[in-house]
Amino acid sequence: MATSPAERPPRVGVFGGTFDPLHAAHLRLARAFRDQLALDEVRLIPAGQPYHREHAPHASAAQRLAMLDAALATEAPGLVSDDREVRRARPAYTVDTLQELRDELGAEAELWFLIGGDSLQQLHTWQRWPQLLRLANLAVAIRPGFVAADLDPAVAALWQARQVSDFSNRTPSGTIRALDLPPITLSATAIRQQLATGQDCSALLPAAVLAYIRQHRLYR
Ligand SMILES: Nc1ncnc2c1ncn2[C@@H]1O[C@H](COP(=O)(O)OP(=O)(O)OP(=O)(O)O)[C@@H](O)[C@H]1O
Ligand SMILES: O=C(O)c1ccc[n+]([C@@H]2O[C@H](COP(=O)([O-])O)[C@@H](O)[C@H]2O)c1
Repeated sequence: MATSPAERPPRVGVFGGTFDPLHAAHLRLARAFRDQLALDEVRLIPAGQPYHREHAPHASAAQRLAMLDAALATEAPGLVSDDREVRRARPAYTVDTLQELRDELGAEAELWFLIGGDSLQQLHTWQRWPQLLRLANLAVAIRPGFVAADLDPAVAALWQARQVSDFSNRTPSGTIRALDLPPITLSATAIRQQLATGQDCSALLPAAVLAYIRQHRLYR
């Protein structure tokens, strides 16, 4: 765990994803998350069993974690992988992950969970979702196609009520903030399709991830 100045509680970001594979937009989001919220650390957490997806991931959980670790090996400080959901022999519920982190870090720690706008549109379907904002703050990366008016009414009410503009008054949980980042069109689905048809994805993937994909002959 990165150290925080002794006079204040730690500020920890959590970025969960299937990461099949981790791509350039994920890294850009993670860096913006770290920098805009002045976090001590961002933990990237691959979902071991992403129960919510229509299709199982193409790469195994171990391979997705290995690609993440390879990419982070050359990253700037503050981005680390966390394998707790890969080790968990049951579906990856974010509420369980945030509860574990809250127990480990203590009630005073500032905890942030980062999600894309497409995930926010589905938030009302997540396991015990109303607990999420009791455990953490939410940072949202607006994705092309995001329309706030299309949110589920209960999520829309939170989106309205919990966004705060003054961040000098930082809290352990309960607020929502949109990252200030132009929407990025990139998706892992598009990258898998391009890899399967032999297209050049070197601009879309960290070099270490592309090398791993080639070595292990993934997404063919
Ligand atoms: N280009 C993007 N802009 C904003 N958020 C994104 C972007 N790509 C991924 N995310 C967010 O990152 C998290 C993890 O994403 P995930 O690993 O599912 O990648 P993905 O590109 O959406 O993959 P797939 O196409 O396989 O669904 C999710 O909350 C998702 O909304
Ligand atoms: O907890 C849930 O019920 C839940 C439902 C859907 C998605 N999530 C989490 O949201 C994150 C992004 O999911 P995905 O499918 O876009 O990679 C990842 O950490 C998932 O575990 C969590």
